[in-house]
Amino acid sequence: MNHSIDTAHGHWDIFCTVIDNYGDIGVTWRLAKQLTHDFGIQVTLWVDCLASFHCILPQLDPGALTQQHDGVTIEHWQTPFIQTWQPGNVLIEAFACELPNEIKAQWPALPDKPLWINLDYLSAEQWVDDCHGLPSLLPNGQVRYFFFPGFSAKSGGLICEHDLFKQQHHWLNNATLQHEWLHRLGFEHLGTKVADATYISVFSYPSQALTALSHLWQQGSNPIHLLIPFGQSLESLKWMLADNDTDFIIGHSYQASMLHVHVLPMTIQEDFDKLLWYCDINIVRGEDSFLRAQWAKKPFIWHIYPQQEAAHLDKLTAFMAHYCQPLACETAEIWQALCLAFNQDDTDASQHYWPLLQEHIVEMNQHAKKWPQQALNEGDLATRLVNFVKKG
Ligand SMILES: Cc1cn([C@H]2C[C@H](O)[C@@H](COP(=O)(O)OP(=O)(O)O[C@H]3O[C@@H](C)[C@H](O)[C@@H](O)[C@H]3O)O2)c(=O)[nH]c1=O
Repeated sequence: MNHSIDTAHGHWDIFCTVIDNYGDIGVTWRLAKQLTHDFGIQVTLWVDCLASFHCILPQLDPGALTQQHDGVTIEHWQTPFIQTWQPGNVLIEAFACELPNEIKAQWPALPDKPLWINLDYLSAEQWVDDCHGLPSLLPNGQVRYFFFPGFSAKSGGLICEHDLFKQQHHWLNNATLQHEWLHRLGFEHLGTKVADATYISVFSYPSQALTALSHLWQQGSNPIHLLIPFGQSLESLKWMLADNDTDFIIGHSYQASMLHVHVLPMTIQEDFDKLLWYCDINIVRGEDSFLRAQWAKKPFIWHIYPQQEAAHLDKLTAFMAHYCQPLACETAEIWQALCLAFNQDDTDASQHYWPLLQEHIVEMNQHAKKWPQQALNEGDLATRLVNFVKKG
């Protein structure tokens, strides 16, 4: 169902600069698609780096100035700004990116100014509740609002498409769709899962903890299959390569005793979701894959994006405390200790807590199944954003 709002006077613009990796464009692209699909809004996504975008949207033309995908207009944002910008209802600057000077110069004279929103990073920390929705008055009298994604009723909520769980249920119960997905990845033979094996997706930053865990898995009594989109995680598994191999190759599988590594291509976001749905446990990172792992309803480890002065550990601790509320104390302690060990590259603790977590995996699974409903209780981010605009 489309939750239409009045778009008669224009459209929404989202501006995104890519700091690194895929999270900045990943979040804004996902939001742009949802505003278009679930709310019927015309969205233009301005992005400064089409090369990163191309990795998660292979059909994107990295050389095109303007193009359309999934109903969203995508503009290659260049400096100096060479396109013509038509003011719409709403302008979102993602993650405090600086708007083009040319737009800032036009702004004071605009008769109908768009609602100017800064979409910030996701955090479960308490302070988000006090800052979400606040206006900030700029020296020239312009007003900008801060929109903070978060897990509480007072925050901006979490991005989640309205039909996601319906689609997930449909896919998990449809062998043909699963086969087609594996075919697209070039791994049809994974269609029949090995009994007693554990399937783990890995999309982390380079990590000594991952290296330590891989040694543990190699020596285990049951097979472990790692499904790894080509990228940084593989740097931590180089010990598996034969002397004459210089790098992992997409489409190839590697084995060391009980450990199997399958190197996947990067895919569109919709197919990345399926990887998380398919696996038993997911190791994810950043912001967007972290959230998608929660929507996959499976146990996961979060390799959080490292920040200066270890600020990311406060963010990690705040989320873990929130996520663990319904869990038994012992289960919660083990999961938190494992996540912390992974993020601190504590190799001994990672090897210690992994097997302990497996003893509590049934409870972790039960919790993971219920979690999305609890986390989305007060509405998803796009719904809260649209309501915020309606009130504004
Ligand atoms: C592996 C894979 C990922 N993706 C998508 C899923 C996500 O939208 C995106 C990855 O984004 P993330 O999980 O957020 O991790 P990330 O590490 O890529 O991104 C970031 O993290 C942020 C916190 C930082 O601010 C950013 O600067 C950036 O580093 O890539 C695909 O679409 N296909 C794939 O095959």
